[in-house]
Amino acid sequence: MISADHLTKRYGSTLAVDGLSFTVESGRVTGFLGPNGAGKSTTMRMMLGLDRPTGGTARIDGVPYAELRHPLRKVGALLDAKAVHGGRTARDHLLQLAHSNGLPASRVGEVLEKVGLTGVARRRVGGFSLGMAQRLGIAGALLGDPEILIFDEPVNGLDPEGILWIRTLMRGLAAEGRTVFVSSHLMSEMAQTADHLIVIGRGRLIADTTVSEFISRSAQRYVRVRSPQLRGLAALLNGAATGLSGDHLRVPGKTTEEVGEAAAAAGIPLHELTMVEPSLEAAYMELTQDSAEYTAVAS
Ligand SMILES: Nc1ncnc2c1ncn2[C@@H]1O[C@H](COP(=O)(O)OP(=O)(O)OP(=O)(O)O)[C@@H](O)[C@H]1O
Repeated sequence: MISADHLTKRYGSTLAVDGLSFTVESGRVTGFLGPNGAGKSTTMRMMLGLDRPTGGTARIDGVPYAELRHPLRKVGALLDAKAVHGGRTARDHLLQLAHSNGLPASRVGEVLEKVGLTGVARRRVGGFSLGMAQRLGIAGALLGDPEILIFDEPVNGLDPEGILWIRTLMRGLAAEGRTVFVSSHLMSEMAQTADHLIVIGRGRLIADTTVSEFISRSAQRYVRVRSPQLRGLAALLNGAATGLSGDHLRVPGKTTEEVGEAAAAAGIPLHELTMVEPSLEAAYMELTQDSAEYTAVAS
């Protein structure tokens, strides 16, 4: 489990992380979402002991990262895939990492196999594509067979095959009971990968919820209803601020049960009764629009 408790980071006049408190549970993929500059990377860096909090704490199974006895056996992380010595081969890079962390060299072959890099293990990392570098970074994260995995924007710049591979891998790691914490600024990607969402904006917590709960909170959800007696139905539901739109009514703030029962009680036949959910993107934009660091100004 990872926990943040009033976690705060200030850089000069910028409050990058502003009193964040949440926990990341094991056995599921938790998506860490927020617009650019929201404070995701800074939060992850503090979890990994790479940045010192200005206030509050980040803990791994109850202790600060710096106090872990065998950090790589507990937490594996992918922060910046390109931050690897380009002159080394993939295999040498992992051997070095294993050696300096007291891990058996036999793990190197295993993780190379797991990420599909066995065939290029003796090639220099400098010539790797972004997708290969991401795989190598993930191999490094898996080296210590850790219970907890932290991935910062792992699908950035990847092609659809690479994205699918990473998604499948993350889901598999969570299914094994591990804690998987993954950041992204892409809602649609997270919707397909994550079970749980932590959404931040301007360093503050906006939501700590499941994907479906996140959507249902959106004010853009409404009941779409068609009836041969549309005007009568509109009059009946007037209190619910209905909108007549073409051949149907839009009723925000009510469930399909409420609309259906009200119509039945008044003897009004219905030809359609549908809950229309906003797209995940729309719900996300709605919740984060005031918290983007740079918001387009309408001219
Ligand atoms: N080392 C630093 N010095 C000064 N300001 C920083 C530093 N690192 C981050 N910031 C600022 O802190 C804020 C949060 O940045 P951070 O990189 O954590 O956001 P993010 O959510 O990861 O964004 P992105 O999706 O663009 O990577 C931004 O305003 C950023 O400019």
